[in-house]
Amino acid sequence: MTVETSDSLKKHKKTKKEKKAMSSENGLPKESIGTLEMSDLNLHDTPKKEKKRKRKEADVNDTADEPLPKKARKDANANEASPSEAKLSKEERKRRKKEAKEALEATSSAVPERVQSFLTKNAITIHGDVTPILDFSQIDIPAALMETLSKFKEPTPIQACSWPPLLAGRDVVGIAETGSGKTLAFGIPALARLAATERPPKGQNINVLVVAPTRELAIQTHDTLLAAGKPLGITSVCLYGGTDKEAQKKSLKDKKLRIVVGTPGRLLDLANEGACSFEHVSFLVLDEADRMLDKGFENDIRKIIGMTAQDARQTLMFSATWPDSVRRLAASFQKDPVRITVGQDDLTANHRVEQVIDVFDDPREKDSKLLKILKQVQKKSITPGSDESRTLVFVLYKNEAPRVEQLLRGQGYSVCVLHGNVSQDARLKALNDFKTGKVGVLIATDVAARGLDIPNVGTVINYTFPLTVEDYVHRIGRTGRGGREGKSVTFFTGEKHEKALAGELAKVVRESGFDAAAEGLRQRFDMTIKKKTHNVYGAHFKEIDSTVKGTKIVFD
Ligand SMILES: Nc1ncnc2c1ncn2[C@@H]1O[C@H](COP(=O)(O)OP(=O)(O)OP(=O)(O)O)[C@@H](O)[C@H]1O
Repeated sequence: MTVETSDSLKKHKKTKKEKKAMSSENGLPKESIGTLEMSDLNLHDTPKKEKKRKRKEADVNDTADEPLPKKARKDANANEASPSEAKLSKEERKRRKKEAKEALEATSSAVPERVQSFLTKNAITIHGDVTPILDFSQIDIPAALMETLSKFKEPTPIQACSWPPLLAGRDVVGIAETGSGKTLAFGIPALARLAATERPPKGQNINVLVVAPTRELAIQTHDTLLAAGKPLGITSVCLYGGTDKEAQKKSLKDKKLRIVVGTPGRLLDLANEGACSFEHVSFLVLDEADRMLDKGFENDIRKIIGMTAQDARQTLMFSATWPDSVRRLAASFQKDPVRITVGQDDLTANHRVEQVIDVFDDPREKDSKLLKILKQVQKKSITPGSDESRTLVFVLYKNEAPRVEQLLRGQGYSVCVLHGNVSQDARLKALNDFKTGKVGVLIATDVAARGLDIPNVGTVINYTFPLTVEDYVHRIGRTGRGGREGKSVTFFTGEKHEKALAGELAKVVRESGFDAAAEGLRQRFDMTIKKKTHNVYGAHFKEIDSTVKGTKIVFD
């Protein structure tokens, strides 16, 4: 089935009732058929500019892993796929073609009307030849993997649509809201493919590589894959910075190792030291792909991709946000990818997360407002191991965190902090204490904005607005996960970078159905949306019609 654009989806956008119905089943309202536009390839930064920008990024938004030593970076350029892979790839291509045919035949047994209504209900757009599966029984995976899925009722929309093409060997771009099960969307096919191919008896054989932007996300994804792969005898290793390399090098010697999950800096570092080789990687995942392809990581990602099997590689990109600026670059790493969008191609937030925007005339009032909100939503201490609600407070600057921490501790809250100035051990302890309910409040920079799946986060508070609206979408996506609901409160002062983001934020808030929350922004700020500047084509501007009101979704 090829679904390019669907008028029925457009019609579906309008009604409140329908939006509500969709939101109750992990679906996303509204459609948008994105087009591949000339994007910002970020290829023209001078080395000086690049250095300056990286320094700034490290100071402000510490999501990046540690930079590579100069020599290691130089060496990374030298990697090419070995000639033997070209020979292998022919057979591989043949096998994949056959599998694709079989997968299509298998899925075509689904009732077409049911499939069509599933696509419409969940506002799914697919560019490519895909028939989604509607039930776990429709995919052919080992019983041990079925066991992993047994705790869930049905596949989420992104899983339903991405499993058939991935199992058939296709490249995929998968865009779906935060907390919608993207990890297993790529994890299940990765493990199924490994289970179907025997590991050669000798040498290191890393066949699956997942690259993530932060250490904590890499660890989380590794834990998920390790648990699901264990009954199949498949091992995963996690490589990330800030910790001892020797232990990681040792773990790379495990005979059952077939999966590596890691952050770019440490992956390159260890590959350049010869501790691991990615030449057999034929299943490459860029998780949080837009972040991985933006200026901060682009060069490292190019080098990593250059080290993997070139012809025989399946390349996957998953995220909740997919800005124009990375689309062209992403396409350059993939072969005829299937693009699956659940919901809108435009920037969109999880509709089950309520959005409240507090606009401040005087930023000094933020502290008292934070305490007022916490009083309403957060108990000062919670019972470890319980499912009592927790609160995640995001700051932008690393040096803001200790101040906010002091403020909250002074009021008797059990608090922990997670940011780039904290040692890796302390970062992991903080996250673990928050996850297990030992503490009820986590104060974090954007290092915790993407991907982390923390149970029982009831409220996200943005104490300082992030540098991009994409980061805002990811931050508030730490609540309302796996079909649950959540709440976010965002402080907005209009200071520094914030003013220029007011229009884009108002648009996201409106399109999520919380338009009234954007009123304060509309009253005080210019609603012009400045598109990201293209190196060749300059900036594009788009006015939003502030007279068009959105509809508020009320959840049962
Ligand atoms: N089929 C399913 N049904 C219900 N819940 C699921 C299903 N698959 C995964 N989940 C659960 O949904 C939660 C969110 O999944 P996951 O962390 O993969 O989200 P994500 O889409 O990657 O989010 P983000 O964009 O924030 O990275 C997890 O707790 C996961 O166990």
